[in-house]
Amino acid sequence: MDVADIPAVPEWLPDHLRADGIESLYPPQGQAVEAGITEGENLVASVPTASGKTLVATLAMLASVERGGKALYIVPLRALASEKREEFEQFEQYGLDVGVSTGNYESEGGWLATKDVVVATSEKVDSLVRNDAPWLDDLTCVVSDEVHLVDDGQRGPTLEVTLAKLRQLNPDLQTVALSATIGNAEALADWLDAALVDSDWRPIDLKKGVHYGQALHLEDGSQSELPVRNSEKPTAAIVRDTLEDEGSTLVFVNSRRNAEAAAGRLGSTVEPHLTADERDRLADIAAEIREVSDTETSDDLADAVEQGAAFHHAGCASEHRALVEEAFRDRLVKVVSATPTLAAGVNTPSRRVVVRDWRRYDGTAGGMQPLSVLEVHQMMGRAGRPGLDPYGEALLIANSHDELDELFERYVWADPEPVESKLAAEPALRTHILATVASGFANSREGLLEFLEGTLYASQTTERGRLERVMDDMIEYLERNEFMEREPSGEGEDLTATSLGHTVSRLYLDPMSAAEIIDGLRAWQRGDGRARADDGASAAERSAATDAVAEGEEPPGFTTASDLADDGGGEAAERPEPTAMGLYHLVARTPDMYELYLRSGDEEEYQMLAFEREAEFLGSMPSEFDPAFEDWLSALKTARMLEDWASEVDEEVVTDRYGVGPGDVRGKVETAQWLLGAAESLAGELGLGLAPAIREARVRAEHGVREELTDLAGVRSVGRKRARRLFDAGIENRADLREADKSVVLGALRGRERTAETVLENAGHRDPSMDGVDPDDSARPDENDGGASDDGSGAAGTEPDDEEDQSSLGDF
Ligand SMILES: Nc1ncnc2c1ncn2[C@@H]1O[C@H](COP(=O)(O)OP(=O)(O)OP(=O)(O)O)[C@@H](O)[C@H]1O
Repeated sequence: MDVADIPAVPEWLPDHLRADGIESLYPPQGQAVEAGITEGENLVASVPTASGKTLVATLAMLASVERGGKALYIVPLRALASEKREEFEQFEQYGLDVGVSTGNYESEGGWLATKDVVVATSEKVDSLVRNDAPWLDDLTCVVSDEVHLVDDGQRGPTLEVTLAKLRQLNPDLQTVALSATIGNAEALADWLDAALVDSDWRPIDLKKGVHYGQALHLEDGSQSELPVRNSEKPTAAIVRDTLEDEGSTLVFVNSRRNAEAAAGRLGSTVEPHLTADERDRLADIAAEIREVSDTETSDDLADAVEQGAAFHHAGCASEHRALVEEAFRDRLVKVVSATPTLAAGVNTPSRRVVVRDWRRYDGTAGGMQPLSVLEVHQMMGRAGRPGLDPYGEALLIANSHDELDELFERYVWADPEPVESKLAAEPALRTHILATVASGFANSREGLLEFLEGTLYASQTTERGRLERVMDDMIEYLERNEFMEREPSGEGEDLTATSLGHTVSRLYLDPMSAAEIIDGLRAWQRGDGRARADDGASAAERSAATDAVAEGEEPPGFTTASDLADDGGGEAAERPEPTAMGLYHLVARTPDMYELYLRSGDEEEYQMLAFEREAEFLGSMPSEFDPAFEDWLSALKTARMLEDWASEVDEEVVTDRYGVGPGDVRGKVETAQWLLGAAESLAGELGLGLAPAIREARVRAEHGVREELTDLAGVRSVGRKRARRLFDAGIENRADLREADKSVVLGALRGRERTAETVLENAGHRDPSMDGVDPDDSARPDENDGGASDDGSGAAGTEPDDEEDQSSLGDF
């Protein structure tokens, strides 16, 4: 279809597309238009990676806006939100107003009301729904990118419920869902009452195959020589072979450590092929990478980049990842070894893709498990750069003839698995039932069932009873914890969220996290911790008592309104404040925080620490024989990492001590900040009087500094290192800074004129992080790529960070 023939789109669009090199639509795009995508029809497009899905969505959104409507584009990762915003900004010249909402600064995002197109993660949209953002009623088109992720056990239910809610809010809403090629695209189309474009068309041929011995075996039955030299690994041989043809290679491996090791090794394969000019440009990029942070990860990455190789994983800082992606697109970096995060949508095509590891460690399944066909096909789909390569090649590597056969059967010739809803799981339902009742989508048990009828789960299941059973268990759990009330009414049961339940829902907490936090705060308020610590009872005795309670009628986390009322008593003033460590531990043990793993030898170390610092913990410590003890110790490890960070321990020492990347530190800090903000709100709502101590711990974690430095570090563009330098130069707080002599500031900031000016200017502004948390601020970091909330794109498009701010991110 010629671009001039697309109906109902703005009249400037055909010329704009032509200027971009798009004269006619790709076949699946043409089918989407024929299915009425520009005329408000629902559509599911199940199309291979890099086959122009974004343009399908763009056509739907532009046509919808042209009719006076407003569109929402839901992405699975924050990093993708920034990428999509950049893509849509090209239309701002025609008056289209684009906003991105991923960050933690808005509540119901009132500023988004005037935007034509809003890009947001599914968690953010869920929280906007919970906060009753009025502009959601004006939506006319919603796009769900990578909708096959409804299959994800962790985050899928949020996307599923959010789409169901948006569609209930506005029954005329056009729904466009973009999916990878999956086994059951028609099930998604049925669920969304949508037409289906199910195609395996690609703009560039993709040849899949397996390397074995000295040859490539491709799916069309052809074989070509690809010799592996003595002492060379097959991956290096493939990279070398691709380079000789001036192509680049993307290598998928199964762990961060493997990604780093592979980049280090492959650098020596690439280096001899670089030109002098490339070496110079790579050296500049390496210098930028070193600037980002003072860590081993940063140095290792810079070393690899100097040789034309790089790694890319969720433990890298967002700035690192962005630099690597750009250098790879510019064809300066010739090989990137990546964990599967990179396959999840970021646009980095390459001539060849090597899926080196097709198994991944999975603790719950007890060892190495094969990747899904869908995942492997997504990675393979990155092969072939439109306009640059004649075709793409995607290869697995076999070490034996049997493995060669197995890989063909398992991946090359296999169809992707069907996508299945994961909604009927306790954590998902506990959270979404409360949110659904609190935000008025249902007010009875029957209403909830009806709402759940609109989900993919209901359209897929043959076992209706299961959802109902889990739902009833969760209603009971929420009632027991005083988040919800139920009352018989006629044949059924009315459900209402309590005031506490409303708060928990708006704060975006898993109700179980809220119960854990409330319980810990109450225990502290009652003096449980110290009483135990003072009474000389052994840890084993205390744990036995805890076990007895746990085995009784009331589960841990049980909180009644009368208990809470008792806690508001006047004795609070005599009680010591909880320590930052105690509070970090409290939030680290909630299900909303991914804990750090205990490595061998850690258990003993943290057990010692637990006993040494026992008086600081909020709530009881499980016995050493309790299976929950190990989790409790993992939370202690996370808490100590946060404590180190908030005590200005050097970043390099922190990453080294806990065996994590700088991105992980940042992810944990953001999650802790969010959970402590929530704890502060809960303490306030329950009259527990602990809010100031929680706020202090939060602000210290946020800025990574001692208490004396929080005021200074809270000044925009100052950050951790600069706060310390200013403090050492005698400027102790914001007031001092406002009065300070510019030459002193300049001296402390090592003569950086622009930085000093920006810092002085910012000293006059209010510091939002010192304010109490607005209960409406429900934003949470999106732990959405394997625990990495480190893409740094928070609030992109809302408050564009200036250059100075960017550089202060280097503190992470
Ligand atoms: N009809 C077309 N003609 C020529 N180029 C096109 C056409 N449609 C899209 N493209 C180009 O193809 C490239 C890949 O498209 P796009 O990124 O939209 O694919 P995608 O399917 O959304 O990828 P992903 O699987 O990563 O989400 C882009 O550079 C885009 O500009």
